[in-house]
Amino acid sequence: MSNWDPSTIAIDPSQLTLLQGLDSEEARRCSLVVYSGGDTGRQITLPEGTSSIGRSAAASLQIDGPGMSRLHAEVVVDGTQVLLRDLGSANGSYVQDVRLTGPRPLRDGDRVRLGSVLLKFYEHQSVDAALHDRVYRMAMVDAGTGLYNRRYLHETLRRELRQTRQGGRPMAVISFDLDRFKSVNDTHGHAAGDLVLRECAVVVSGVVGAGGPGSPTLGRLGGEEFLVLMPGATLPVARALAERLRAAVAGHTFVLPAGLADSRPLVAHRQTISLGVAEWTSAMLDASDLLDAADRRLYQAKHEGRDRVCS
Ligand SMILES: Nc1nc2c(ncn2[C@@H]2O[C@H](COP(=O)(O)OP(=O)(O)OP(=O)(O)O)[C@@H](O)[C@H]2O)c(=O)[nH]1
Repeated sequence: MSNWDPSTIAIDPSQLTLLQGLDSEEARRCSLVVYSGGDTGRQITLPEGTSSIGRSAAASLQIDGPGMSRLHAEVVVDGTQVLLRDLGSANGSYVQDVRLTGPRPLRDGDRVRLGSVLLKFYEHQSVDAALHDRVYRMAMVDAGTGLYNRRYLHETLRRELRQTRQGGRPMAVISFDLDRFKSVNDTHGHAAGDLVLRECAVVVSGVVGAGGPGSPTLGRLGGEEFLVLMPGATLPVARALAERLRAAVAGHTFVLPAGLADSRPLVAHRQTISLGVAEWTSAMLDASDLLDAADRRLYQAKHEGRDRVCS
């Protein structure tokens, strides 16, 4: 036990993709930072060319909030020149409190209002924008694993479900939980349990992928419970990913301190997970119905012997 120091094996959360990117090509582009609502601090990078902004899934930059039209405004980035134009929105687009009647060039620090959604425009390489983004990400990240936290998962699920309802597109979730995790803590100690959680997060992240628009979102709900949100996915697609997650964790070898009664300092540990998969149906009323459906399948997987996917 004395040879084992979890801090030397611990995975730095910044190795996961969430906290990376401050020095990336992406961070050097100009951006709009959200200043109001649940998304405060979210940084929206503006790509070169023309992008529409609105709450519709058809908008290239999707921003939701009070008074935002489905296709609200358009931003054109041409080298260092950035123009904003209203697209006939119901509640108007404003720069520095002046309502737009035609295209308007944006300058570093400009206050933009689309309906009631406040944003701030930042030019390339703005340290302020990078700081906002870092604070936003830290508020949305679970410190124990480096994955998205419960709050981020719930906000993203609510936003994605609105798109699912409007666009008739499918949406699935995978809920999973480590099997017999209490005995890991009891046998090897709480620090070893924490290590298993972190390492599981890395294994599962490797299967889910780096993320990006339209790709699955992985996060930790709390304790040893995790969730994958899969906008656009049907039940068979989600079931296939769940099976890959199950196999990846079951095939991974964890190295842990042995129990007190064991003379060996380190032992190999195998961990399994149980997974429940559910797809949004028109009979469901809200996000909690979808989560409850996935949880029911997860409990079924536990009941049927663990280390399995139920859907
Ligand atoms: N080390 C560690 N343990 C945690 C953490 N969060 C929750 N746990 C432990 O996870 C265990 C969950 O135990 P149970 O809900 O009884 O389930 P289980 O032992 O995993 O068994 P099944 O879910 O039925 O397979 C509890 O002992 C919690 O203390 C954490 O962040 N770190």
